[in-house]
Amino acid sequence: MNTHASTASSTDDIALELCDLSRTYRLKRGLFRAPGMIKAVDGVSLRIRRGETLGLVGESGCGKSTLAKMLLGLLEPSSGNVLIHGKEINPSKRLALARSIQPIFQDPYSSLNPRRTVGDIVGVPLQLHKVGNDAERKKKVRDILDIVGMPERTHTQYPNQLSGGQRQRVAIARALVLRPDILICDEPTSALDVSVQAQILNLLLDLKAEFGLTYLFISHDLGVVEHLVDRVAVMHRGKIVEQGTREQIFARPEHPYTRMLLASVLTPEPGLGIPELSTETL
Ligand SMILES: Nc1ncnc2c1ncn2[C@@H]1O[C@H](COP(=O)(O)OP(=O)(O)OP(=O)(O)O)[C@@H](O)[C@H]1O
Repeated sequence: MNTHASTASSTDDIALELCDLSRTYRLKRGLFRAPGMIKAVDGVSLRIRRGETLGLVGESGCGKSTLAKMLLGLLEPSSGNVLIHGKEINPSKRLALARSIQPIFQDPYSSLNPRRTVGDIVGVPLQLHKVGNDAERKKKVRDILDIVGMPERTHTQYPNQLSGGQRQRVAIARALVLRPDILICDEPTSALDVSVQAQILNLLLDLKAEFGLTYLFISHDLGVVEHLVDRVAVMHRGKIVEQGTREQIFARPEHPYTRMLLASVLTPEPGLGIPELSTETL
């Protein structure tokens, strides 16, 4: 792996640490496939400092979602471990884990219960964790929905009455209502219209500043990553092939795969043939 010099950190202030994390899947026999094993995540070690945003980039199928699921305790690693604030996570204690780390996924629609109102959806984690009484929970729900920009009239609406951007705001409110300090954002804007993507990214930036959040921001879209992250880790075939600060990765990529990924977001200026970074998605 190429690790740019300044990225190494031995500070105690590490929010999330992945130590030699691997996950293998067993492949069943298919029409055109022999049975076998696939190493979706292969010996990944990463550290994210408190308050930092680390972008994890790589093409579809490189293992990003598998990695995210292990961090959230949704999938057991085949080997290696995950530490949150220095403590190893225990996937069998998912409820406790949810207090410190929460996901925001690509498609909020599939994760929002269609039969519940916005207010109920956001209140569920508070009920599960037995936080406060009814009135206190209602206030927390109202407050967080207000913070993410959902007007009061929407609190009694159902997911199918909302726009894509509003649904993602509800998913963000639900992720934040327990006040975790780490968010795993797995392609949180890739299902949204271009015009809405920027609004959600700005909201994530505002929330980070307001709550001092730590983000792992997973994306195949380097244009999005460049505007949001402090550091970048590049994943290829289950491994981290390069990591460094945003400037190092975007201005001085060292690994051929990183260069190839960057080249794929370069668009030629019409007539000049001079490449410039695409800002299409922002
Ligand atoms: N449950 C599973 N059983 C078998 N193979 C799997 C399973 N889940 C993922 N894989 C395989 O593991 C590899 C990594 O998949 P993963 O979904 O983690 O990648 P990804 O980078 O998140 O891709 P995408 O952005 O398309 O979701 C892929 O080859 C995928 O086909």
